[in-house]
Amino acid sequence: MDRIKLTPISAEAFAPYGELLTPRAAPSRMINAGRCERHHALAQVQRGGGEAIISIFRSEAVSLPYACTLLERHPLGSQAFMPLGAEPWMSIVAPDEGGKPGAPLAFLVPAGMGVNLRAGVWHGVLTPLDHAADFLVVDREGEGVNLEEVTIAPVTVEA
Ligand SMILES: NC(=O)N[C@@H](O)C(=O)O
Ligand code: NI
Repeated sequence: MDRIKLTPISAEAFAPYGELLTPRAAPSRMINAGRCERHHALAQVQRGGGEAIISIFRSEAVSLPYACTLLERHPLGSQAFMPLGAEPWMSIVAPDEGGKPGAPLAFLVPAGMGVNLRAGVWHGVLTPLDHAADFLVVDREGEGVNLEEVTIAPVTVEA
């Protein structure tokens, strides 16, 4: 069974898969009479002719070591996850290799940070760590099949 390490996420390491949803070093602009920083357009919603929708995922947790056996992708739209609580969580992604997922990577996402997965990016399902958690999710609703799932040989994520 393949084993991979949970590694701290960075914008650079995650760039092939999507964007980090976290304030930038400096705001794009100040709004509301200077009382509010706008960190503008951290990511774009890809909706492939459908509608962008906002949901809440109330997810059970997983613990390490975690055996990932399923990867999925949404070919028609992006999917953004923003934690509503204050716990770190895990995002598993994988490169595409000829229409199938390659070797997964497991990223530790710090508390209060979200990610946007670009359309077509292979990923594991939502994985809060050790404690159930709520996430705001922005993704796509509309015509067409927007969920492709692949069962993989177990890849165990270790601390
Ligand atoms: N299927 C679903 O809505 N959730 C997954 O897309 C996921 O990424 O968690
Ligand atoms: Ni998904």
